[in-house]
Amino acid sequence: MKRPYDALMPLPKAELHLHIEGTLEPELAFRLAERNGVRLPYADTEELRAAYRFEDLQSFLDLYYELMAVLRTERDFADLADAYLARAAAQGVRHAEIFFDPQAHLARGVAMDTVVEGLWRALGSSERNHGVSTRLIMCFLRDESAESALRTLEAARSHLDRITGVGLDSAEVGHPPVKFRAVYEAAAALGLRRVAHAGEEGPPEYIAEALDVLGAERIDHGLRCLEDPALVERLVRERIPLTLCPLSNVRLRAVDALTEHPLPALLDAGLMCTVNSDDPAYFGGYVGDTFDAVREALGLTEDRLRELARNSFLASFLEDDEERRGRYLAEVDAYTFE
Ligand SMILES: Nc1ncnc2[nH]cnc12
Ligand SMILES: [Zn+2]
Repeated sequence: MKRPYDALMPLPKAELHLHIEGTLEPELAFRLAERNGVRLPYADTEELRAAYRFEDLQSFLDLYYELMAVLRTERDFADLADAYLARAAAQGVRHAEIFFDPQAHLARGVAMDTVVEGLWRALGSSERNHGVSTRLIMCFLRDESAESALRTLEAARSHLDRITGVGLDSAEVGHPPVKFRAVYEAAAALGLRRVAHAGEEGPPEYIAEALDVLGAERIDHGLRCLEDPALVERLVRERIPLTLCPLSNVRLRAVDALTEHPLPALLDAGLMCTVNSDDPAYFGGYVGDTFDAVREALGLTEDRLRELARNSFLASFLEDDEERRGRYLAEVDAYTFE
């Protein structure tokens, strides 16, 4: 008999909520710092890891943006994404829809071209090298202005063959979705898919607004929908997927403990839940680790775990490759935890 952890890892999964900059492990951060002559204000990886004690989303974001200073060249972005894809593949990920934060790089003088082409070096060969199909989702930083988001979309115009959709992330409270109406309208007109973080720290109203004003097709996090039963009913009725990130919620104190995570309640309510890692280098686990952690903390059955894996493919943007989606789903249905 395999250990439950080992029995779970090959379960085919899609990862739909993953910030590539959040996969920057301390070891790689120091390697890139040295390669690029960037000084980090930490003596070593141990001291850096010791800084990973977060009070809330903002305290995490401060460190997340600080460490990005080491990412400078195409090769850096390629190395970052390739390291993630290798780790994800080892945890059963077969398809990954990957967020990136161009404004955080443009602000440091790193060109859109460097970021997208660097990431693409890894994503474009991911199927061959890792057996993982990929999509790229460009996120706007919601604590930056609406004009900055529009300029960022414009800067991405010549890269839209690489970019499947747009998202909205960073500090949520005080930056409601409506602020980004114009850029989401422009993105939709360009044929881009639309997702948005909402209801992580922000109120349930932001979730409804992301659907109504931005046309979001998935809600990233969406945890706080539980505070509004009518909203839950709507999300169920419209089959809006939630990309939940339980380890992130614990580390950023959106929930007190993993054993208290509302995932079972959300599933019982009939919501289309998926489980994801968000920023795995910072929150203590990649997506397979996350599946295992919720299995153990919440006592999820094998049927529930298969349901989460199925949902991840159903909620993915694989409409342009239904044959592939069908194959992944058949593999999930046939999966035995032995
Ligand atoms: N969990 C999260 N919420 C909002 N913005 C983020 N950027 C990276 N991780 C994030
Ligand atoms: Zn996120």
